[in-house]
Amino acid sequence: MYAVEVEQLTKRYGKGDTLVTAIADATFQVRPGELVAILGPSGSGKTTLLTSIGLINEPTHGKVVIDGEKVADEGWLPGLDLKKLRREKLGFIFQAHNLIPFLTALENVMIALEINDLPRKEAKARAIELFHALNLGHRLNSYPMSLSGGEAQRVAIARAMANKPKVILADEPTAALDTENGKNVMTLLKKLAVENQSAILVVTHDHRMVEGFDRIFHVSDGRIAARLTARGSELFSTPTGD
Ligand SMILES: Nc1ncnc2c1ncn2[C@@H]1O[C@H](COP(=O)(O)OP(=O)(O)OP(=O)(O)O)[C@@H](O)[C@H]1O
Repeated sequence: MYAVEVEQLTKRYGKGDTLVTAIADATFQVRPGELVAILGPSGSGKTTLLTSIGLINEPTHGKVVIDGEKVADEGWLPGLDLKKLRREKLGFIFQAHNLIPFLTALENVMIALEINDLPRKEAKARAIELFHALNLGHRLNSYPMSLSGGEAQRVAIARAMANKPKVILADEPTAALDTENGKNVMTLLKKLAVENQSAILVVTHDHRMVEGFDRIFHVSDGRIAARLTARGSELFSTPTGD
């Protein structure tokens, strides 16, 4: 089964003279554990693509299927609990880490688990495990304002990964970091995604950050051209099992 399936996805904003087609007729599938980088100039539609898959921005046309569950077909399917689906199936990482300032780093991650009804003790154990995987074992009890940019972004990754989501959507997660920290954060993000078999779609402006991805989506005026990398060629030579 695919993690994400998109068929003839179109998103328009405005009407008449102000009509903008931000995504035009996109069709693609992303597998569990696949790493996709989304590149393209400013205004080309990258964020719109992420938010349409992320159950935030209602598609104008076309279908979106997340982890086998159809969520949009000419608009959201009626009766869906979008918030619940977002919590259970998706993880988000943004340019600014958006951590809650009055909770410790550990509590910021635990809250994502407790919202999904995981008992506190288990939430703590899972959060601590993630902190160790992200080389943050020494920062459990620190508050966000005392963390470096790279550390805060790794806590944001831990929070996004906490529920082992099928899909991680990241919008410029390394934009506020220097090159070395950016590379470290991206490496850890990819490693965890592969371990958890979460598909990741990462918007980036930085061509240096796309190393080690399976596919690159080049977005231009709302149109997507997908290119397989060497790593992706290996992945795609194996059957999906469906
Ligand atoms: N809420 C909105 N209302 C109207 N137009 C919008 C809205 N959001 C985006 N757009 C337009 O849709 C197009 C695609 O925008 P989008 O933000 O998806 O591009 P982007 O590639 O993410 O850009 P950037 O790299 O600058 O963040 C642009 O022309 C933008 O002006």
